[in-house]
Amino acid sequence: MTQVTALIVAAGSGTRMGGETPKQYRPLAGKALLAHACEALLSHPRITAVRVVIGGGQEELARKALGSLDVGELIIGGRERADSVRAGLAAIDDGIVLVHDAARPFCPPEVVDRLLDALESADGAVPVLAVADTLAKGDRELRGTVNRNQMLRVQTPQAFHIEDLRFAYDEAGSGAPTDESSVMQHAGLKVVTVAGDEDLHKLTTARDWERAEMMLQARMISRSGTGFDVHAFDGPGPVIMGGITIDHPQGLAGHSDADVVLHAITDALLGAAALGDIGQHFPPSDPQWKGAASDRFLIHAADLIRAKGGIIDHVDCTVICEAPKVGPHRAAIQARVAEILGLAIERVSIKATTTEQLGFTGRREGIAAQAIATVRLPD
Ligand SMILES: Nc1ccn([C@@H]2O[C@H](COP(=O)(O)OP(=O)(O)OP(=O)(O)O)[C@@H](O)[C@H]2O)c(=O)n1
Ligand SMILES: C[C@](O)(CO)[C@H](O)COP(=O)(O)O
Repeated sequence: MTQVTALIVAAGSGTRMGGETPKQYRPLAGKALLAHACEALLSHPRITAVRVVIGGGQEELARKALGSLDVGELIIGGRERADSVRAGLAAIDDGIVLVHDAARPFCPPEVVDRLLDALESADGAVPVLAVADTLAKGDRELRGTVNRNQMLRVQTPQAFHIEDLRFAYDEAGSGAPTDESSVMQHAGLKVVTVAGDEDLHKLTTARDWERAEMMLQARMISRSGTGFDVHAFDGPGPVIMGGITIDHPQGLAGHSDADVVLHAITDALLGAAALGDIGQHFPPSDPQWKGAASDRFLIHAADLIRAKGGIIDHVDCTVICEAPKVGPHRAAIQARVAEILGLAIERVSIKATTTEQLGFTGRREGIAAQAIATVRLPD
């Protein structure tokens, strides 16, 4: 079987995007841009290996961005994109190469299929799109239009037989072509086109980034989770509820700080993302959680959701007890929960009820809380 290597070039500086960290290492909906690009190609059944070219000194950023993705040893690129591609070509095995920009996070699998099929009868194949706007020459003043029917937008991945592309780069000398299809044509090799895809859009400016985020959000699905918790009164107060301290003659018993509100909301969030329950993440048998402030449990659940590229839309919690009265503390609890979750205050609801002196809460033996959380997660 022919080896098909996807070579992802990620050694650029992202100047047009701006920001301190180069764009390829920045999280787009919870996952680094580079990881999006790698995952799209790693999951393709016809691609046998994915390798990544990074800038010198970017190993730590790259490793963090890639996590456990299997991309072999990182390759160090150069000043121009062409230098990075050359470095990559020198490091990979013979066969077919798909040179791809890390700045293009979404690669539909059909594009890869079209490229590999086309390569059976050509030296190279590239995805292209038609130009929809009028094309003109000029700067502050127009100096004539160009026939847009003869123009194409060239995207990546671009597919080649590795030995052809190595030969073409040798022929190209020291110039800095903007893509491989130009290098191949310069060397007299035949490059054919296949249909590209708008999803392959390169994220070059901050506006491109915003659009990509909006596109991902539009593809998310809404999920809800519920949580329920009870702690018994035992010993002297105060009571910790929703991350605040409430004066009360009795306190609640528990391995941690016994905060029923934060525990119920934590479980609701974990439930919405099907991530198990609070006891799995923070076992009561583990001494490190003894007396722990429960905000760390909630922060952990929120971090897990955001690491999946999720968005927390809303949480709603009902406290069930005769006393202490929740009303006077409602606003403070709401503000604290919103602060812990990094949400606007109107996305957090805190309610309370009694059970009309019935049952264990009615007998003032303990406090219960139930919560619901609504999140959006990538489909
Ligand atoms: N010396 C370089 C320059 C660019 N690239 C990569 O080539 C792709 C396309 O380049 P572009 O999106 O324009 O990225 P940057 O060069 O990073 O952006 P800018 O030109 O705005 O600095 C990117 O994945 C980029 O990381 C590279 O590997 N090595
Ligand atoms: C390779 C490329 O993405 C094809 O469209 C493009 O040429 C990269 O150009 P840039 O100048 O590095 O943005």
